[in-house]
Amino acid sequence: MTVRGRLRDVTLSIPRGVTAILGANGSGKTTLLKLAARLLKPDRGSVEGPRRVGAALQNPYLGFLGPTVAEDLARTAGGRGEALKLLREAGLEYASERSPYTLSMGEARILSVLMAISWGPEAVVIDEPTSGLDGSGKRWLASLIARLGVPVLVAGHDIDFAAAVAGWAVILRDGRVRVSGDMERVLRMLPEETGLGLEPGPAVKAALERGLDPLCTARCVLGVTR
Ligand SMILES: Nc1ncnc2c1ncn2[C@@H]1O[C@H](COP(=O)(O)OP(=O)(O)OP(=O)(O)O)[C@@H](O)[C@H]1O
Repeated sequence: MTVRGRLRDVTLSIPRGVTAILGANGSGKTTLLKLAARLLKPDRGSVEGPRRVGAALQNPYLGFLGPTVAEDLARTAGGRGEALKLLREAGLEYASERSPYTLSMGEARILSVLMAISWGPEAVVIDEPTSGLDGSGKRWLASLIARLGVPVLVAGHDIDFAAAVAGWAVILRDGRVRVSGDMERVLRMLPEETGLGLEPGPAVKAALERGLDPLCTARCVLGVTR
């Protein structure tokens, strides 16, 4: 499929499980996620697959209506009780009666992910999942993604996070798919593929340099169990 000026002749079949969409700035990751979430139509080609897709987009604040965090989440979670339970599990209950626009970036990211997953979607897309999240936020999100049980697309440049959560990786460059394959194979070729504008994160880099398993290392760092 093609989206003029943004994605060119992309043919992609996304497997079950978690897939990481990786690439440098402007490579087309957000465009691909929006197509998968049916928020954008291709100029040419088609998107097949789940229609009920939960989306946590790059700017979390754009998905909020307010007036409070709990009310926003209650809209997608099907009620205030369920919303408060989700906020408690995510460690965000203290902010439940505040305006969502007062949340820090990390808190807003957590709320937007909760809103994306809480209405029973058939698939979920998360753009820049770790942007604004500290170490404990990343661990919470990695373990949540591992338990979701529906196909998930995560897009960004955080290779360590992608390695911990995803079994399959797609690398975009200038709106085209340059690499797609199982995560371990993609990670092992990253150090040589300097033209892709991506560098392994510290955990994956250290593992590759020491001859260790990069997936296991990234999962250990984020406490993801499989
Ligand atoms: N609405 C739009 N109209 C025209 N061009 C757009 C539009 N949205 C994005 N683009 C362009 O399409 C290309 C891909 O954008 P996209 O947001 O998908 O990239 P990305 O890989 O998510 O980048 P980043 O890592 O910076 O978020 C970029 O060159 C961008 O400037």
